[in-house]
Amino acid sequence: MTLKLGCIADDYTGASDLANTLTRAGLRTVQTIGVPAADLALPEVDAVVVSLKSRSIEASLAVTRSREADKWLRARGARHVLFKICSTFDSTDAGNIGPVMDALAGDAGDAIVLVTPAFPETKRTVYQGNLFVGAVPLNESPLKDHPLNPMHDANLVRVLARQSHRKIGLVDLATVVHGPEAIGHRLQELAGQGTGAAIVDAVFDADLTAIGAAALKSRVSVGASGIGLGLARALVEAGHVHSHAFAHHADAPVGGAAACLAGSCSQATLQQIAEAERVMPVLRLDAEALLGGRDETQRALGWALERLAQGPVLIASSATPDQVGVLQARHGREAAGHAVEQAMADVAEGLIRAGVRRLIVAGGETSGAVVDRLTIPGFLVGPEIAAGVPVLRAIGAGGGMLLALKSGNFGGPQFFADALELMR
Ligand SMILES: Nc1ncnc2c1ncn2[C@@H]1O[C@H](COP(=O)(O)OP(=O)(O)O)[C@@H](O)[C@H]1O
Ligand SMILES: O=C(O)[C@@H](O)C(=O)COP(=O)(O)O
Repeated sequence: MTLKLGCIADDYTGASDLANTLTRAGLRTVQTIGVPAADLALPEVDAVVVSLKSRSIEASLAVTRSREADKWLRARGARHVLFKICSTFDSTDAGNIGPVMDALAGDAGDAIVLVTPAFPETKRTVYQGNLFVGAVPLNESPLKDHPLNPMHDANLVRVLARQSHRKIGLVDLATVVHGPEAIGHRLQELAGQGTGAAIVDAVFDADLTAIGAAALKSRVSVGASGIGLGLARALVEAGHVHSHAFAHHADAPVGGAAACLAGSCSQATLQQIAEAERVMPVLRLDAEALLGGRDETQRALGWALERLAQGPVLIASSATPDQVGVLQARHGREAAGHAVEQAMADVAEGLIRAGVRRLIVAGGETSGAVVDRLTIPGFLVGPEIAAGVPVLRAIGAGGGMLLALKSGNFGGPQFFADALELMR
């Protein structure tokens, strides 16, 4: 297998979002969980997205794991590696975007790195280095209340400068609209002035097409699904990849019971849970009780087992920012988040034992904890449920299962019903 594109994603929902985008742009793509074991049979593909759970871990660990993934991808022929981050630039001042970018660019020998989280399909745009979520700057969006990495600054040149050893610059929209050569010239100019990474403005998909073509000239780039789209288009355009019509890997029905788990506390997920209450039984977990022992997870499993034969159920730990704040004040931000994630993984494990074969998980960190517990090594991409969220068919251990890993902010109000409709 000779890869045309290597990708390292800092969480599992982000990875499936990117795998979805690349697949739809014509690249045969597989999503792996971590660096694949030598005995995992991978299909012939153009791109591999290695999913890490490295967004909210200690920076040095995120660097080590990303470099291992980079080495694996390069050894399989990938000339360009995209470090996939969140379209809302989820991170803290301690990292992990800057430290991982610095390490990968250092290893690749790139003087300057192109960085853009723009993903216009989901209304993430960048102008003058400022990230907008819909009509509002990042710091006024619901991301200001994220449980693990609240975002309080929309100016990404500033945000990245706090995380990176490199000097950070800007390639503005007025340059981007002039195309790949103009972007390339500006990057060279910035590199000549000692700038080691540049936030690149993008508002429309056409901007990302130009950015992708410019990025392909270097060995590393950093961004969300939008730059993935640009890179895929550039690879097809340059004739490095024959555009492959999307194969519906997830078409064969798997049957079995279906369940949904929500650990995301985003505004979108809270609304989706409220809507789900109209069409399926919903159990809202007591997060304080979850931290107190296994009784609450046992209660959840007992509740689910009584209902699964009649149809899908939803179990949610999700809470409003005020409620999350209370739990975090008592237990600490990371400890609370980690304990809730592990409790959701316990519930997922119990559900699979009870015969669930179709599982929908809302939340990036939550999905990471669940998929790790189920020891699924990778996924093929199926039909798209909502922008950035495909149906996934597990490969290796867990084969024969369908999953959907929903990024907290993605999907329409009826997301859970929409997903179940496509996951037969
Ligand atoms: N009731 C709760 N109180 C505090 N933290 C919670 C609660 N429910 C979930 N969490 C934590 O909030 C975090 C949500 O992050 P994540 O799953 O990545 O969702 P998103 O995709 O919205 O970012 C996880 O660490 C999760 O365990
Ligand atoms: O780029 C995006 O917005 C997503 O792919 C993503 O990474 C979202 O992360 P979570 O909201 O933490 O799932």
